[in-house]
Amino acid sequence: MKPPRKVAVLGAGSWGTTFAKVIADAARFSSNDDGHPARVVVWARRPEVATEIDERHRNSSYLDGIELPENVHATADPSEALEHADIVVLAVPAQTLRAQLRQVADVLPRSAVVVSLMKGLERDSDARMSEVICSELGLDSSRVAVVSGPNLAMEIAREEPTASVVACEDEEIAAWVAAAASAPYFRPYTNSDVVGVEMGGIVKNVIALAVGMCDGMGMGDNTKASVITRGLAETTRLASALGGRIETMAGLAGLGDLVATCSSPLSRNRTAGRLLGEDLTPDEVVASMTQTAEGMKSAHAVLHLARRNDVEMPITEAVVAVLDGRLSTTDMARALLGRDLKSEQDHRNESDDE
Ligand SMILES: NC(=O)c1ccc[n+]([C@@H]2O[C@H](COP(=O)([O-])OP(=O)(O)OC[C@H]3O[C@@H](n4cnc5c(N)ncnc54)[C@H](O)[C@@H]3O)[C@@H](O)[C@H]2O)c1
Ligand SMILES: O=P(O)(O)OC[C@H](O)CO
Repeated sequence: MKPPRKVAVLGAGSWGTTFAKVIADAARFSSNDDGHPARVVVWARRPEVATEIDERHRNSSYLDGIELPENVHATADPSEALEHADIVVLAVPAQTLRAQLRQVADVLPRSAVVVSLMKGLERDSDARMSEVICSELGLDSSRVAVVSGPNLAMEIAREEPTASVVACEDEEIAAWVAAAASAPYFRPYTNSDVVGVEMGGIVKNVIALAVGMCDGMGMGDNTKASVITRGLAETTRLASALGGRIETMAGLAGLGDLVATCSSPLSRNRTAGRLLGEDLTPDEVVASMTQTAEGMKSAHAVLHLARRNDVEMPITEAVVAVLDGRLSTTDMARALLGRDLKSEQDHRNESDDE
């Protein structure tokens, strides 16, 4: 497949803008049919953000100090961004995606491949973002790809070497999107396990909230490594119950993203958890953050999905209890450590014992 001629990115936050930079940098090394690098057009909700990106090649609200390539353009008009796009990248907060798609469905080119950058689960439906995209746009799942991995936007915007995963049921499409996003500092691997890749990115945000709480309460590395490792175990249980592959959880979109998010002060989810651990209420935490911490919104849906599938997720359960005000962060350790003992080799739920 030839490189894309035009890529539209809907969402000019930190990851949407950074991914636009990745695609634009990648395009400078591969020309399309016309012999020109792909045109990358970002749709920004706020006109002043679109103007700043388009005219000054900056997005100072989200990526302070980063210069964007000349072939990144921006508009506040979604039709202009989407017109003739071969690839449409979606990078808006997960809970707003469905409404956003309803507004643009008529102008989104039917032949485009749609790529989700989002790491959230829709509340009420428990739907993954790729499922929301397929149902709202009436697309076959083979036309939808997901990008996920240890991808803190600011590090990538600073061109620090990073790997990622492009997942799509159609392996040719995954390879095409990966080639379009392959920049000197960004190396995407392909994977056909969309469920596993997507679930890894969703649940790590909830586990990062828990690790952040440990930080906020002044706990050390033993505690955090214990939460990360058992967090991976419960992520793996849920992903495999939904049809994801266990090996995916040992890869970039599983372990890789979990480690990056739980250890980085750049992570919004870990930061939100830290503030909860410092005794702020969930409302105070949300009010103090200007960017999206998806775990705060998705945790309930993750737990709901786990219960519907008979999967035990004790860390997620404790995080949801803290978010609901039913459990204090100081009581969280007692609640988790007081559970019945079990074998680490037992990958079933505790209640499965016959
Ligand atoms: N930032 C990262 O490092 C990173 C990395 C990987 C994945 N992600 C995921 O990408 C998604 C987007 O994250 P982000 O970091 O770019 O978020 P962000 O908070 O930086 O930006 C969100 C963007 O969406 C826009 N927006 C907000 N509400 C909206 C609405 N109601 N309708 C339409 N647009 C709206 C905002 O104006 C902003 O442009 C999230 O699911 C996140 O988990 C983020
Ligand atoms: O800042 P966070 O917590 O949303 O994490 C960003 C990315 O998902 C890390 O891969």
